[in-house]
Amino acid sequence: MEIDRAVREGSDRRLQTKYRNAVYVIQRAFALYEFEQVAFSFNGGKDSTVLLHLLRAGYYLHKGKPECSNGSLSDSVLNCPIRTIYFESPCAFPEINSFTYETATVYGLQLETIHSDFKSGLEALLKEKPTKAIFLGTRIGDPNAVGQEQFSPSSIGWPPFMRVNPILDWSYRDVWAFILTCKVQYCSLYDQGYTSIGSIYDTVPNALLSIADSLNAKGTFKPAYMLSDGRLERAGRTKKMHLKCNSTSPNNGVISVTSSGFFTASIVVVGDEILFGTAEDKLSAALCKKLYGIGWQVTHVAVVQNEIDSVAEEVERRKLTNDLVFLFGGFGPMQSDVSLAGVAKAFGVRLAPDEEFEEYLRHLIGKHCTGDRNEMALLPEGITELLQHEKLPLPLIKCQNVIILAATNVCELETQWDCLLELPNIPLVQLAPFVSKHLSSMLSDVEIAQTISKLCLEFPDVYIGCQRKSRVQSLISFVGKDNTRIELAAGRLCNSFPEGAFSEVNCG
Ligand SMILES: Cc1cc2nc3c(=O)[nH]c(=O)nc-3n(C[C@H](O)[C@H](O)[C@H](O)COP(=O)(O)O)c2cc1C
Ligand SMILES: Nc1ncnc2c1ncn2[C@@H]1O[C@H](COP(=O)(O)OP(=O)(O)OP(=O)(O)O)[C@@H](O)[C@H]1O
Ligand SMILES: [Mg+2]
Repeated sequence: MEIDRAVREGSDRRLQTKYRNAVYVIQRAFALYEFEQVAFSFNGGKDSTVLLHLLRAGYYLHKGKPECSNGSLSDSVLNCPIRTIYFESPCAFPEINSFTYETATVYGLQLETIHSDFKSGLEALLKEKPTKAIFLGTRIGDPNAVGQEQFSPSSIGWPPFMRVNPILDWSYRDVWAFILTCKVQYCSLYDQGYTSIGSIYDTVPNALLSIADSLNAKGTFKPAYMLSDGRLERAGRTKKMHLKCNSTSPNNGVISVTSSGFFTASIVVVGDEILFGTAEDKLSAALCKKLYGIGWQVTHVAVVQNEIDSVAEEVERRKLTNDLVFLFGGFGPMQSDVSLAGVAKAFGVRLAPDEEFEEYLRHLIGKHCTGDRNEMALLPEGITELLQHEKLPLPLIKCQNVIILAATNVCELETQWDCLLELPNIPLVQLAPFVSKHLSSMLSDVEIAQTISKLCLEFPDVYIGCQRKSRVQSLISFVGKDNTRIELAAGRLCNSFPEGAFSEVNCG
């Protein structure tokens, strides 16, 4: 059987292990369920293409190896006549549609096309024909893979069947290693820079594969297998005209500039030492300045203990109310380094080994990296993206809208910040900058309090705050995005008191 032979005769030991495990899962499924009661969910995508050929190999191994009288393998064995469901949609790329139909014909799949959404389509299917298990090309890292195992019952609210995920633990690299080693056909879109395919409305070629050559016509892309960081496979699946952030952000995953023109961030610092008073938190102050500099508003800075629940509670709260959450500290090999576990808990996922990150670690710390058991390579499953930049020794970790900054001092923070600004897909958009005006006064806070309260009501778009610099000196700050409004508010304050009561100061 050509697939089995290509993998076994190849030199890729890692692929061989992945292949053996996937085929084992397939054979177990064929042993557990009647062949007529299992189905294959095929949509012409790369993952389901891999699964198709694994099913062919698994079926061949499951059935034994009968040969034709002339010694060659019979077609009925090389094909896997499995019931195959395809949810056809008018939003699908025509290339995906035609590849699905052609492939089904070439490999003798029993194709059943469904024209409704997944859930109602499956409900109708199960009513019509008993279906106990469905093979899917879901992989860890897919948004819907969170919490799934190789055999996972369908979710509550879905019709009852077993989801069988033979390639759940395959990485992007494994998928392409298999396709290239076995030299199987795949949908032509992958040669045009598409790395993960959704609908025509939400998928574009992956910008990371763009050939930025002045001689080249615009819009030329390298093939999908050239993408070096598989974590960015979904980078082409952004909503057009929007910056996609995450599925749990308050605005349903899409960051849009709010009416006041603000994006908000909060900062969570993990550090017992700061709470003991033996160390000082300089990083959050520096980050506040950076965010302010690009027009973002920091709504909260919290210092929490090195404790999973403390981190989880804070992150859970902040990720819902902010566009981005930055986390410092508690990241490393020590027992007290619980930040990633806290983030995982906040999102309700577990920590799982991340091959890509492990490779970076191995490169960085060499023989001190203990391989599979290296706990630093455990990252929140299904929600993690590695933010790789040539100036960084290790990629930064992003879990949906939470970015973990591994900086230990302000200098490292500066570098990481510059890298973040250069990376694609980080919604750190430069907004209209803040403008501010500061007035110093010898009037007491009691004397100015009432006027300032009135101004706050009159100028809700301007932040007006009073800081006591000493018993006899107050500093009144006006911060906002519209200089005219700031000048108006400051002028209104000055006019409410005798001339010379306020003088402008520069607060850098
Ligand atoms: C055969 C099949 C079974 C599915 N079963 C479930 C399920 O049990 N629970 C669930 O939440 N989603 C289920 N889904 C939906 C997928 O999780 C996911 O939303 C879908 O594959 C779209 O993925 P995409 O958003 O990456 O394109 C199923 C989809 C298919 C095709
Ligand atoms: N329209 C569909 N019809 C049938 N199965 C589908 C459909 N969409 C998704 N699936 C199933 O869900 C799996 C995961 O979908 P996903 O889009 O992540 O992978 P893919 O389409 O195979 O590859 P890619 O990530 O490159 O798009 C598919 O492999 C397939 O088993
Ligand atoms: Mg797809």
